[in-house]
Amino acid sequence: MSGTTNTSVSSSTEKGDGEGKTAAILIEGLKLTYSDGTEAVKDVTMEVPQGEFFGFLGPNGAGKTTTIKVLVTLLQPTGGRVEVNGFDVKSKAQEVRESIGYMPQETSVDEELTARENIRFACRAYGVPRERRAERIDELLELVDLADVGDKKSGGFSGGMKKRLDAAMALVHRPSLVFLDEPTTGLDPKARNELWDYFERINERGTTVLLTTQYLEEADHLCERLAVIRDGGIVARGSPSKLKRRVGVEFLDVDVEGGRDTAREAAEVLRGEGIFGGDASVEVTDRGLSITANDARSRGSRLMVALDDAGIQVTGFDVREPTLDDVFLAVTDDETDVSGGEDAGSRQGGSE
Ligand SMILES: Nc1ncnc2c1ncn2[C@@H]1O[C@H](COP(=O)(O)OP(=O)(O)OP(=O)(O)O)[C@@H](O)[C@H]1O
Repeated sequence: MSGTTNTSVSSSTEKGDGEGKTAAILIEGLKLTYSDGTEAVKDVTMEVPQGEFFGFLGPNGAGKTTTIKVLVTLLQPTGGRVEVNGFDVKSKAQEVRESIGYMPQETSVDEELTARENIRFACRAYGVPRERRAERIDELLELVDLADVGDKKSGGFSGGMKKRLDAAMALVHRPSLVFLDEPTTGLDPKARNELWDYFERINERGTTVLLTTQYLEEADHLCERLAVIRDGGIVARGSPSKLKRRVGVEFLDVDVEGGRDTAREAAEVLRGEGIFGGDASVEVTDRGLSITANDARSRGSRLMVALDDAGIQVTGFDVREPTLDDVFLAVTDDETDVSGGEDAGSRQGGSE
């Protein structure tokens, strides 16, 4: 099947969501093999509770968009079970579509139309009753800060404004769950921040959000929990802080007076004193040392004393905890496995 965006939904979803305990997304052993034999999704199992802001991360080609296309019923799974808002994606595709919003990677804004007309068009496509449309359009224009330019042609909008309009169009029928597929790619930091505010607002209103992104800072900022996909399978999952802890190391940069020669001497001192364990890596840089160790922070004062005793002057000292970039590098690097333990491959629980 092609990647056409299917927004042709026939009736409105004016759901009072949140009732009941149905998971927003339930995926068990999902497989998706394209007709040319590409196994884009080999085995994905995950659950997203209602109301959560959930991040779905992975390198290019990992299977994120394919998984989303199954969830929004643009592709039929070739194996496994998938339910969205309690509806099976195969047998209840129409019900699934009526209960979700989808903001695809490519824009669906019609540049010949004004912002208001674009949203009105989406209202028609999603079957929002005629008498509710005017109010809904005003409310959405306000929400995405486009009220001032509502009657201007969208062809003249910036990339960020178009994305905000796209997001508004995905929400006209007040879906309880929205899929945002790399919504901020290519935007400048200011436009990205504005969209973040907007996504946070819709999540605060009770909407479940599934976001794919290549910006780990974005996932760290917005998402309560994450799943990382690689080669069609989930390789790590948990809250951003839990995943960062799982990388298990801290990074310590020490600047010394005297450049590389002194830095080499400093590395010898640390080795001689046995300050860091065998798993630590101590690299000499132009400015000093770059140390990766489980307990870099707690060894900091011993390090300072040892270098001072050796007559080496420390001019800078910085401890950095792992970022999601470190997590991402670790889980997408074949050599490293941070996915171990109960969280890898199993369905997510509700905590952390
Ligand atoms: N229509 C298709 N037919 C055959 N193979 C496809 C098709 N669409 C995607 N693929 C392949 O399926 C795999 C997963 O692609 P997918 O687009 O789901 O990854 P992704 O994680 O979303 O990547 P990106 O971040 O680049 O969008 C890739 O190997 C891709 O080349």
